[in-house]
Amino acid sequence: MSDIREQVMAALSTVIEPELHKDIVSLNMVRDLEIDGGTARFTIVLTTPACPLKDVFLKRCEEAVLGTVPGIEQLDIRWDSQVPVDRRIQGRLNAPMRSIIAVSSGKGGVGKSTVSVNLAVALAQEGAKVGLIDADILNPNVPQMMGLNTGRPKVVNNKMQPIEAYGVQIMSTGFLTSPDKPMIMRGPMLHSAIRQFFTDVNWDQLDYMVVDLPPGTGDAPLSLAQSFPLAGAIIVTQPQSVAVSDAIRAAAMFDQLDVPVLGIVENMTGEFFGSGGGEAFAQERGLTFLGRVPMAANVREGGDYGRPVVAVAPETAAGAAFAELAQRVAARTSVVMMQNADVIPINIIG
Ligand SMILES: Nc1ncnc2c1ncn2[C@@H]1O[C@H](COP(=O)(O)OP(=O)(O)OP(=O)(O)O)[C@@H](O)[C@H]1O
Repeated sequence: MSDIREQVMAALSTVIEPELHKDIVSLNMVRDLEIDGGTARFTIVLTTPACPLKDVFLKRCEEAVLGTVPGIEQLDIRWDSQVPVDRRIQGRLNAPMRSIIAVSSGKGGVGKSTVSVNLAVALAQEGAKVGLIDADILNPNVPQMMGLNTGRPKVVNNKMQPIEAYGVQIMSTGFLTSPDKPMIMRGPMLHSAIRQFFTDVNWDQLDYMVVDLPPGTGDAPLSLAQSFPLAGAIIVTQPQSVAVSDAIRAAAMFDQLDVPVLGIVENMTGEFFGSGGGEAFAQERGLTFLGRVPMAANVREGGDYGRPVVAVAPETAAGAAFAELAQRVAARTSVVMMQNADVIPINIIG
C-alpha cells in the first residue's frame, strides 16, 4: 500500500503550480493522501479560497496519476486553503490578519470605494475571512455602500467591535461621525486614527484586510501606504487618458515606497469613457492587468442603496466582473506574498 502512495506522490510531484512555478508536492499543497481500493483520496491546500485554478489542478492531477499509477482509477480531491501569513503585520501592528491589500487611485471619483467594497464582498463569498478598513477618513463612503446606518460600534474589552455586512467585517469613521458634523483632522491625527482601526478593533482572524485608501498621491495616502505592511496595492483607474496619467503617478508612488503593485483595474468602461487605457498602461509598465468593470447603472445603484452588485446581481456583467477581479487579486496576492522573505508560505504552515 505504501508503495502505491509513494507512486501517487511521485506522480503528483510532476504537477506544477502555474503561478508559483514549483511542483505541488514540494510546496506541501498535497496532504492526507489515502488509498482506498482504486481511489486516491487527498487534500489540496491552495494559497487562497478564491483560487481561480481549481479545475486546472484537478485536470493536471488526473493526467499525472490516472494511467501512470497501476490500480488507481480515480481521484477524490478535497480542497482547503491557507492564505500566506505576512509576519510584518504581527511585528508592527499586532493585528490578527494574514495580509493587507490597499485599494488606491490616482484621483478621486474613479470608483475606488466601489471596487474596495465589491472586492471585499467577493472574497468573502469565496469563503475567505475579510475585513475592510475605510481609510478615507474625511470622506467615508463605505458604510453607505454597504447599507450600514448603525451608529457607533460597541466597545468590548476596550476595543471597538467591527460592524459586519455581506460577510465582511468593517470599520469606518462613518460609524463615528455624522455627515453634518464631519471630522476635522490633520495628518498625524488621521494617521493615528487609521492605526487604531488596525489595532483597537476586535477583528476576527482575517485572511485579507482590504484598505480603501484616500484618493490621489498626497500626504494622506502616501503616509498610509508607507506605514502599514501592505502585501500590495491595487490601482483603480478610468479608461480615458487623463485618468490614466493620474494612475501613473500612483504607480510611481508605490514604486518609491517599495510596495508591490498587485495590478491595475479599469473601471467604468463603455461608450462614455471608452475602454483599454488601463490595460495599455499596465502593459507598458509591465504591471498586471486585473480586469475591467463596465459602467453600469446597477453598480451606482448598488453603491447608493448599500447593495454591492457582486452580492445582489452576480449574474450581471458588472457582478461577474467583480467576482473575476477578486479571484485575480487573490491569486496575485499569493504570488506576490510568496516572493516576500517576511511571508510564511503554505509549505511551512503545516
Ligand atoms: N462601474 C461603475 N458604473 C457606474 N457607476 C459607478 C461605477 N463605479 C463607480 N461608480 C459610481 O461612481 C461614483 C464614484 O465612485 P466611488 O465613490 O467608488 O469613487 P472613489 O474613487 O472612491 O471616490 P472618492 O474619491 O470620493 O473616494 C459613485 O456614485 C459610484 O456608485
